[in-house]
Amino acid sequence: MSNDDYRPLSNALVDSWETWNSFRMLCDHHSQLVVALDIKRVLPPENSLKRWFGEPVTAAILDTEIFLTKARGNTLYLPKRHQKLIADLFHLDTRIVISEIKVPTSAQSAAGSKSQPLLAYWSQVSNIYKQRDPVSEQERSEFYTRDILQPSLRPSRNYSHAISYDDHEKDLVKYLHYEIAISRALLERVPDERASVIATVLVVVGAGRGRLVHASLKAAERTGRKLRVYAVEKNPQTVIALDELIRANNWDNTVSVVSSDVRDWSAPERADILVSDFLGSFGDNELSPESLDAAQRFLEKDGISIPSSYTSFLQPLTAPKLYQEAKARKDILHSESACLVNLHNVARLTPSQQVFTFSHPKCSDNQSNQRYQKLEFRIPTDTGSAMVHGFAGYFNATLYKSVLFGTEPSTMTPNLNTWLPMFFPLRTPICVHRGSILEVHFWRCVDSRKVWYEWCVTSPSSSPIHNCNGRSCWMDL
Ligand SMILES: C[S@@+](CC[C@H](N)C(=O)[O-])C[C@H]1O[C@@H](n2cnc3c(N)ncnc32)[C@H](O)[C@@H]1O
Repeated sequence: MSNDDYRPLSNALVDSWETWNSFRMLCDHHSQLVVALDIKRVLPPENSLKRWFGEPVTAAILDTEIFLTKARGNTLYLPKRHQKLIADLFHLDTRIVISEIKVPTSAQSAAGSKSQPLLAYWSQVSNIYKQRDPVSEQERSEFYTRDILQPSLRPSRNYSHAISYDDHEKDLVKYLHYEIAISRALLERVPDERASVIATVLVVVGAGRGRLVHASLKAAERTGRKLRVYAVEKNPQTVIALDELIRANNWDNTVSVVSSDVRDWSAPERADILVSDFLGSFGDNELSPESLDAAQRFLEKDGISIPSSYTSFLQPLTAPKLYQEAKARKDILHSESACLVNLHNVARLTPSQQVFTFSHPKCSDNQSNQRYQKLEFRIPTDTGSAMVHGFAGYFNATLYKSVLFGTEPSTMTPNLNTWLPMFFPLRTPICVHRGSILEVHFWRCVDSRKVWYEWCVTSPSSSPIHNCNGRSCWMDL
């Protein structure tokens, strides 16, 4: 059967996901409701099948009739799509049940055992299990955080704990990208013949415990350029660790530690390069635009900001587990607070789309950091109907020219571990039908004290505006 032949809404075939969805709705999304999938020989199209990856599928039943026998040798095998489906289900920790409805005699002889007629089937399934990619150390460590809503960082508050730094500093990929970006900027700024004469003034804004200072010094060494570094950090406890690092490595001649909020600092000279990491999981959600606006006061007219731009992305999700988690709190705060989530048991319904872009340095001081964006996500026709429980948020950043990194799924940087995706929930899930448009509005709002997002859906049905006036989640300025 081709994808075009598949008509989940026709009388000929019932869309089993819709049956499950009606049942789940009647049970008010009860958290103890789980699914066992009965896998048939004919599978629905890819997008239709993908919806199950957002559901609590605890078991999949494989009828022995799904297995095919090779013409020669009576060897059993599973069709390619079934193999992939089972591998994906293993990823969700789904149990596979082999159902012995009718074991053909040929298969029994292939297995070579009449007493254990399911052995040959079992060995096919266990081969798929063994062929999975090995679980990385990172994945192992993240196992217990899967699909758990974690409050997103409020930059002015959370960076007082050493643990926030410990986690971030393990990300070697992030610091390597910064080192490469700084190297390229230094090479373009200072020609070889002037390398021994010119010292580039580099300010690390929000230096933390010094990993970006270290990356900058490594870039200077790599390119043979001279540097004068100011490491500006507002958290007094962190400044102690930063100071110790500088002294322990005898970097005092090159690096000056500045214990100050960048907004209050009077720089003794103009900077050629600003290096910062105020990026959040949604790009601008840790106040990178506001912090870098403040730093631009002391940047040379032709100065460089690393990162030079960043863009946020949104993607509609089926995520009943996250919805149940927020709903269980029984308050509006949890049902409209953007959180960080290690997304696992979710279905990504369409490709993601760009939301807001910020570039630095800004061309004009008057450019506002408020934003509004309307997005239209088309649900693929071969998906069938689906439930939207909220939106995943990602970002991509340009550090310098071609040096990029990010978390947007189609272009994500492998092993970039600092950032989990964001999740923007919907207070009430919205049902979308195949081929329909999901129209979403997103605002970045700013007042004198805080920055916050508001969001709503206006098609196929309207939701209330979430997080009005930043009543549930915001970032303090
Ligand atoms: C995400 S951490 C990055 C730390 C470090 N740059 C790194 O990448 O390892 C952001 C740091 O910026 C500091 N910070 C935030 N806002 C600041 C501001 N307005 N002025 C100075 N430091 C700031 C925080 O205290 C925190 O140490």
